[in-house]
Amino acid sequence: MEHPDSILIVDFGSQVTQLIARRIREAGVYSEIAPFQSAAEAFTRMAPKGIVLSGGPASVVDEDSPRIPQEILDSGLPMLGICYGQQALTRQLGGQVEKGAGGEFGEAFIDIGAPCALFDGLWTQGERHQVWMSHGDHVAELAPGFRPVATSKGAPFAIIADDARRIYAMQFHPEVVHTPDGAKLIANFARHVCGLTGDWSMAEFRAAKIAEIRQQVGSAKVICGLSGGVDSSVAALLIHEAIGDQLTCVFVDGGILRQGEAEQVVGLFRGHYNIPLIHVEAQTLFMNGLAGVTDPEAKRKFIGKTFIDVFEAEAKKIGGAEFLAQGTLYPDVIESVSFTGGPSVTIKSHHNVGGLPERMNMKLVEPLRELFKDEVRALGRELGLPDVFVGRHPFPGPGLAIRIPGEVTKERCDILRKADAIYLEEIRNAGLYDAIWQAFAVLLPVRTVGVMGDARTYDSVLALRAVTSVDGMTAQAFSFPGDFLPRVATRIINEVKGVNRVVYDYTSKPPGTIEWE
Ligand SMILES: Nc1ncnc2c1ncn2[C@@H]1O[C@H](COP(=O)(O)OP(=O)(O)OP(=O)(O)O)[C@@H](O)[C@H]1O
Ligand SMILES: O=c1[nH]c(=O)c2[nH+]cn([C@@H]3O[C@H](COP(=O)(O)O)[C@@H](O)[C@H]3O)c2[nH]1
Ligand SMILES: NC(=O)CC[C@H](N)C(=O)O
Ligand SMILES: [Mg+2]
Repeated sequence: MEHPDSILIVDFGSQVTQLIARRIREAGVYSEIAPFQSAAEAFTRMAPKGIVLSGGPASVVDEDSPRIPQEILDSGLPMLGICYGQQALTRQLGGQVEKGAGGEFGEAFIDIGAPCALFDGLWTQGERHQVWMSHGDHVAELAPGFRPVATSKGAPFAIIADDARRIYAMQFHPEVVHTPDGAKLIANFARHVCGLTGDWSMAEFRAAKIAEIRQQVGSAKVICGLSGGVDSSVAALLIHEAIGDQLTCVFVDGGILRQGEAEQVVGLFRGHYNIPLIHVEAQTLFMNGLAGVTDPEAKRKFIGKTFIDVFEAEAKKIGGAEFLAQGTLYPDVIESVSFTGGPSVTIKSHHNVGGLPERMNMKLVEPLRELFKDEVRALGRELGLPDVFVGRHPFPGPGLAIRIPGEVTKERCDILRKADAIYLEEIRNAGLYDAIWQAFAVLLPVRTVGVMGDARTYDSVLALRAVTSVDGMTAQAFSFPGDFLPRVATRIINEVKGVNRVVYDYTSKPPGTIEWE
């Protein structure tokens, strides 16, 4: 998206790069991440007012390690180097980086030895502050023009500055919450060093996106995959505002939805909006295709492809559509894409990104591609989307299929639907729905022995999951009040035939992911 005041983040493959984008946006400044290989292109397209260089797993001392593109280095723009970013700046500008020896991992303390533009209203000389470090290498000799600002045990140059060129760099990670003042350091860079006013808002995003959609689509027709989830509902409203009746929404029921979901979504949407909505019953198509498929990526790829097949068939029926709109978000993009030859790995193919077939007849319209979940909710409120949509827990496109490890059958979907409905009903009754980010049940391909009414049972295990999160990128298991889980377990085992044992999943993300597949 074009924005006159933006900051470009050059990604060297750090696990926490997306947090840099969040911190900058929280400071009211628009930012985007580009992998170092394509950063030069992004730089030309965005015309940013400042650059942040991320951390990364490589060592700048190694010959073939990632480099800052020359045009960015020569741009004269303010720059903030973080960890690997600091080391790359130092090396490319003529200083020395030393490999290994003296690494720091986790909590560390820095001593402030000199004033710095990043400290406005924050830190002063002589103070000691807590930061979070994760490095093996360190800057050993400053590049010409730089002065030392702060030191730590393992990093003699924990913060360095070249005031004339407006380049600042640090060995620690200001973007993580374990650096308590980190968000303020980043905000100071964005506002005071880059001179940006911090006026980026959802109202502005909405107006800019509407203009962009109009320009992209022209007078062509658009089909929007609508799931009733927050993302596609917001995408549909935004596109409708931009192009009106050129938009048709398509809701697909592949038999992998939750109990009552189709009726609920279609009813709610038709009740609130005057946007044409096609309800496609594609249960047989999906169930036949999923028969015998057990590999999680294979399930995701099949579902991604089949969604597109359905969208294309529906487009034909309305006389053709040139564009397909989806509610794809930034985390979908980040987690599905691995940089070619780069250090980041594909975790799972989100059905709407990595799960897309290679050849598509329709072009994509994805107005939310740069946003995080909580930002989409804010945009939804801005667009007047009712709370029943804005507050809904996320539900993945591949649905119950990725909550049934092993083969997906209609029978197993039915069992899971019943158990999941009881779990969610109890959560709502206990007033916990809004305190939880996402809750669901998983039907395991494991059978265990039980005893019911003096008879032996040999049935499936069901796992319950509930997490808290801000944006789905990291998550923690939700702690239910003492008697809640035993009550739900009893109800499920009594009421759902096929389940005789219930367990609770305490795994956080990372190291787990939210879904099981
Ligand atoms: N049942 C469905 N019918 C049509 N399109 C769907 C369906 N499920 C998913 N999609 C498409 O895939 C996109 C990504 O799904 P995703 O679950 O990430 O978003 P969402 O359902 O809109 O929101 P949420 O994350 O809150 O569930 C959706 O925005 C939508 O375009
Ligand atoms: O639309 C989607 N298509 C997918 O293929 C998909 N996979 C995971 N998710 C949702 O993304 C969030 C993070 O999930 P994970 O920790 O399991 O990756 C959670 O909210 C998941 O439910 C998906 N959403
Ligand atoms: N977190 C980082 O960016 C680490 C940079 C480099 N790999 C080091 O170990 O020092
Ligand atoms: Mg969804």
